[in-house]
Amino acid sequence: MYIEEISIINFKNLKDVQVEFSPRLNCLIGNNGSGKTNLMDAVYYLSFCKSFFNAADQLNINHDESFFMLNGNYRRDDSAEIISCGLQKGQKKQFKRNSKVYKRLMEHIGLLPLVMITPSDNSLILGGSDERRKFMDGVISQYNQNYLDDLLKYNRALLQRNNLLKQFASEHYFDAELLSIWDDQLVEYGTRIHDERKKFVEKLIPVFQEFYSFISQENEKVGLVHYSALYENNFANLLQQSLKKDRIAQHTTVGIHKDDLVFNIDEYPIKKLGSQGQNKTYLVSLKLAQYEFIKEISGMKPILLLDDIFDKLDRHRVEQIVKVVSDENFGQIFITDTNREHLDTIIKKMNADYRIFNVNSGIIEPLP
Ligand SMILES: Nc1ncnc2c1ncn2[C@@H]1O[C@H](COP(=O)(O)OP(=O)(O)OP(=O)(O)O)[C@@H](O)[C@H]1O
Repeated sequence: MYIEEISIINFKNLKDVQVEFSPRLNCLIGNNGSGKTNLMDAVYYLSFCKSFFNAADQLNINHDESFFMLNGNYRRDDSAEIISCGLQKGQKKQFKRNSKVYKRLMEHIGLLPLVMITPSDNSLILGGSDERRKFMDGVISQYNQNYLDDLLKYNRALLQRNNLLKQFASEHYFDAELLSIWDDQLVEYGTRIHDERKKFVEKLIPVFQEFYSFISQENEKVGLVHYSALYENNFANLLQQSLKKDRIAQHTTVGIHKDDLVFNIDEYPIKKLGSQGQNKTYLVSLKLAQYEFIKEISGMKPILLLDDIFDKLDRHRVEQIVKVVSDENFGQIFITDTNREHLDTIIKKMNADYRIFNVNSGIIEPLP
């Protein structure tokens, strides 16, 4: 599966762009702030119906304009797919597959599998546990639509339960039966979500460790642990046990909304001790394991977006990563860099069909 061509109007600083891509390797070169990441984000948008960076959709519209449009021509299972998206200021976005508007955007997720590795993945290590839950949820919902549905329902029930706990406290009364309506829902959806996360992490760990050990040439050993109270007891019991605490706190203190992933390097938390290069190696290995996982489940080679991936890594680690992605296991790849030499080395090593594009102030031109 790959994107053959994209046209972009008014998406961030890309005002009028039309580019044909190589099915294998696409290199984007340009100075800082020229629009390389924005192009990748447009490709990301067409897979996920949202930007990797801007939670608020309107921020993706060029500052001087009132709408943006994206159109991507894809090859998938040997047939053509045309995916387009338009967003007008103050209105709901429209997402279309082969001219037919999606009723629910969720239906589109997973059609065009994609993995993006960017410097902002650092928040997975340095940020709060919500970042790591988002990582798990993002991957699982790419191949399991029921999961996303369960997650939405869980969050709705959680909000209702928390509102009720607040109401009980402010009005000085308590109704166990009323609360149990939300408990039952949390248990139903939460247990299913827990099982899916458990399966996902169990499969991810060995693949991730193999990538890390290959890229670092076995310099360090890494670990990854899924933390969830649901490993200790069933969810219904946990809610019962924490009821007193929840009433005092006026919110639900136990559940899959408290899950975390603990990242270790040589048995120490990477958050505290990892060097910048080790952190980067950890993140790249994690995302490559995600790639393998999605590839296996979807039966397609996802598009791989590598944004500024080689920064902070020594020459050996860069070489190892290039070796990994040159493999036939990988399909279409996009790489950004400010340095032409880096890209030339990669192109030489990969020995595959490629295109290079120069990006300058939002204008994208193929280079010979
Ligand atoms: N809504 C918007 N309207 C106009 N310009 C925008 C908008 N959002 C972002 N930009 C501009 O896009 C540019 C950033 O582009 P991008 O992140 O693609 O850079 P880059 O080429 O990847 O740079 P680097 O090498 O530093 O990573 C900035 O100049 C920013 O002002």
